Amino acid sequence: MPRYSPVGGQQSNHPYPNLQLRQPRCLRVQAGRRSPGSGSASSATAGGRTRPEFKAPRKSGPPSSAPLPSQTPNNPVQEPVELPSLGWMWQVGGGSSRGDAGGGSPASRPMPSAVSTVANLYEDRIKAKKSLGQNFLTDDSVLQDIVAAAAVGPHDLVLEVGPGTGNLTKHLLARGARVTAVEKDDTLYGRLQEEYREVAELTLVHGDAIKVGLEDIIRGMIQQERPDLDPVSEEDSAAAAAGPATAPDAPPPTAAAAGRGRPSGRRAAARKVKVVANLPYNITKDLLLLLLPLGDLISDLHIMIQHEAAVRLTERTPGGPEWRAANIRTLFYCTPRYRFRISRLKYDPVPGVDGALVTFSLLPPGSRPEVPSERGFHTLVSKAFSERRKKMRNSVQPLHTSDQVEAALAACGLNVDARAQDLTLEQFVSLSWQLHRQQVEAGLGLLRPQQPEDQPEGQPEAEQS
Ligand SMILES: C[S@@+](CC[C@H](N)C(=O)[O-])C[C@H]1O[C@@H](n2cnc3c(N)ncnc32)[C@H](O)[C@@H]1O
Repeated sequence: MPRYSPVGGQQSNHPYPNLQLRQPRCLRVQAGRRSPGSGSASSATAGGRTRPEFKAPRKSGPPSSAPLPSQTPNNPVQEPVELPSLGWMWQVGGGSSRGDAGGGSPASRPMPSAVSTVANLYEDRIKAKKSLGQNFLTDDSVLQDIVAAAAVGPHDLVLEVGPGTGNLTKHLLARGARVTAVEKDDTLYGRLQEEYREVAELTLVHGDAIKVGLEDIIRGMIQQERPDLDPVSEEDSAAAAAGPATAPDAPPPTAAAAGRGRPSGRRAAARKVKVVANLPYNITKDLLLLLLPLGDLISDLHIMIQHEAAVRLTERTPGGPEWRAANIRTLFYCTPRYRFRISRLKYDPVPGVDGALVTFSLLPPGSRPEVPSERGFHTLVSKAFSERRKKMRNSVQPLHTSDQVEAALAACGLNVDARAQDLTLEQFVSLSWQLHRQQVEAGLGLLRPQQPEDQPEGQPEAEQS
């Protein structure tokens, strides 16, 4: 199979008019073989690198706030978009690129197209693995739209999960971001490591994103980047996560009180990471469970997920069959937004469903709704939705009795026959406080010293033990 190069008219209207295929220097890494330097399951490979050999992006395109060629559920027609000229030159193995932003030194090479990178993979007899959700994006204009929607800019810290071919990675780098990318696949990791070994702006991590310790990796990214700033202290983080101290039966605090204990705005803002990823669909749920609570470290997530799942997850109104525990959990931690639809034809191999880009703007811990216990709140919500057709007073048993739930719903001004799908996030929060209050009152009743009026009638005091 000839190597695919859009040069020569194989792909019209390509965003990189001067595009040439990078010279072949592909590794033939056998699946399962560890590539050099990847001794452990989570080895970062930044160490020992020379300084960057690639050029800063030339800022000649429209600002990142340029209108998106969005294709939303309500706007299925793709609008034409003016594509920015990246001017980023591929410099693997070349001479110094400093001060030569796209001028074309003999050693520099234009960015390879997404489609040629995927084609080269196949030419090297590397098959996409279904088990790892390997459906590679092959359209550079879509990749550009993604990094524009994520508003990635120079010096941003970006975590990418599943770089695979590196096609999204190179667009992130082209915007001047510092990227840490976690790849599970041995073969693709090996190729990336080889191809980007002189790009200091990219740190590759080999491992399973769910198990590799993403929170520590993100903390490391922030600390490495801003050694001039004090690290967020454990106390700051704990205070922010816990929110203001309240008595167990106290009512939810006011917004002003809820703000106490947050890390200072400047420090928090200066230290956050963006997550941008074309995720394998089978890890979306676990990854969101891991990352959504990290609003003290992450500003926003921009991830590609199945179109149908994206529509469900960005729903804001209760009442329908699509309203689930995941909606309450998502809204608890962030503001989700459906950005645009991505045709399945933009991926290779072509999956059975379209994709969509969703942005999750994370709330810092101090801005989340105040609840008696975060874990208890999510347990209540999961239980309530576990049997959707049941009324809440039945579905949350044995956490709470039906009498308790009825009383709590009534105290919140809600229908005592309500089902989980009828409640908003705010109503779940109120309900959790009412149930908590009941438990505290019941607990106080148990601990109260026995009073004479508690004694059964006609029983002599001496028989009490
Ligand atoms: C849908 S492909 C995306 C590839 C590339 N970023 C793109 O946009 O074309 C998903 C990538 O995630 C990798 N992957 C799958 N499961 C993973 C996991 N648990 N942790 C890290 N990477 C994983 C796959 O090997 C693959 O490279």
